[in-house]
Amino acid sequence: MEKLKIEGGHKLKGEVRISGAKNSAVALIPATILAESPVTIEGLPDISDVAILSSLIEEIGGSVSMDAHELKINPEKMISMPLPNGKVKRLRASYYLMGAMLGRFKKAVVGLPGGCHLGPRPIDQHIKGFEALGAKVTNEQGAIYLRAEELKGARIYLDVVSVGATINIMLAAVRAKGRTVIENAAKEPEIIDVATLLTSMGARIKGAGTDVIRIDGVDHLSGCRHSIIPDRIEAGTYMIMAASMGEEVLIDNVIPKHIEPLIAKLREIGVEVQTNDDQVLIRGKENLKAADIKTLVHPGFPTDLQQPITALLTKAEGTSMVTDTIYSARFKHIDELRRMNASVKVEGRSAIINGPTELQGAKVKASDLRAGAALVTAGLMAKGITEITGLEHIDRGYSHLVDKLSGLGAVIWRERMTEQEIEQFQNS
Ligand SMILES: CC(=O)N[C@H]1[C@@H](OP(=O)(O)OP(=O)(O)OC[C@H]2O[C@@H](n3ccc(=O)[nH]c3=O)[C@H](O)[C@@H]2O)O[C@H](CO)[C@@H](O)[C@@H]1O
Ligand SMILES: C=C(OP(=O)(O)O)C(=O)O
Repeated sequence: MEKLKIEGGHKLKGEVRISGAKNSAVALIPATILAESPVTIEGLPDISDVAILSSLIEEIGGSVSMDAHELKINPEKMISMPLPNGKVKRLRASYYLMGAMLGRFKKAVVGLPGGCHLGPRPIDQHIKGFEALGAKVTNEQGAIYLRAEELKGARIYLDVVSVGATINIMLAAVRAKGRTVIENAAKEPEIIDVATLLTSMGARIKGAGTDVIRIDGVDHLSGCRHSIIPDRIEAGTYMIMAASMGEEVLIDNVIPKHIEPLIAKLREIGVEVQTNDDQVLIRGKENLKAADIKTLVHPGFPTDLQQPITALLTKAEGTSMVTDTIYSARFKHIDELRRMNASVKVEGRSAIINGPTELQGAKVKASDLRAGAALVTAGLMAKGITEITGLEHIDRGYSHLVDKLSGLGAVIWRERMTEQEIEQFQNS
């Protein structure tokens, strides 16, 4: 096991290239199950979620080869192998195996997913969608069993705007008979990316990226080549880090339209942000102003950037309030920020931050992926050394974090944990 160490106070300068989007990658890989010939996906991020999903694809009989950042999956010999336990529990997006296997084989057994613990994360809307398409769905000892004689298109209204449910229903519906209409669908760019791949495979989908998606089922889907979109959350994280310690940082391979709410908020707090077609330039400023932020469904401010921006706001003058309307308990980073001398408290679904405070390096633990990003941001700003454990969370979503930050001038490195540290970590 390793820990991350950061010597704070070093200015960031230079250029960083953003990887392919985690939340697309984790849906694109299961989507290949639906094709009956090889699919190549370009630009996948080098993260553990991609590695785990690729090995799950192998477990069900797919062949996977990775060449540079190109993943080639041959789905011809796949079978609907039950996956009730094991690796499916290590990430959230294993739930996409349900929709994809149901679409292709009309049956699937998949354990309830893992992923970040951010409060309750039910999958009732996914199940409602599968049932509307004609599947019988049961939960047996923590695994979801799905079976259908045949899938039939249906009109499905999502009670909650859900990224996962929208994509999962799309995966099953592309192979249903007739038309499916998903109403109150989520509108994230990753949904458009998955629809683009499915369309290249031969699916008929209209309206992805709006709140009504129409899908006309087809009998066969076939292989294709697809290039993934850049990760707007990774880009946003580097923008926040650059705002916290940057002189001039150019973030390359970004779609600025995908991160407009962050750009607006950074400008509001006093950061200079310039954009062109696929780059964002951030010029950090010493005197930042407090701001209120509310996370909302897309195109509102993304919940996945709530934790990193909370760390940045410790540097802003005045009182900021960050409210998460998507998750009820996405505040595990706050106690750790307090260890680093931040003046933050949680009231209900809001974090109230009083700044500016000078952060101090400390030993802290990443409880989830974006809590990790928040602690790295804080570590870059803090006086002295910050030591972060819980790297398995950070590795789920940040490709080559140490190399990318070192390239910008940060002093950051990974170190092996001692036996005693591992024991303390496991008991904490
Ligand atoms: C792999 C992936 O893409 N993860 C992203 C995805 O997660 P995920 O797809 O799991 O998140 P959802 O959009 O489904 O969840 C949004 C909200 O709806 C609730 N809900 C969801 C489904 C359901 O059946 N019932 C229900 O009540 C959830 O508890 C949550 O409060 O979108 C989240 C919200 O932008 C992001 O934080 C995650 O990074
Ligand atoms: C919550 C996240 O991921 P997941 O849904 O995969 O747990 C995230 O990417 O911030």
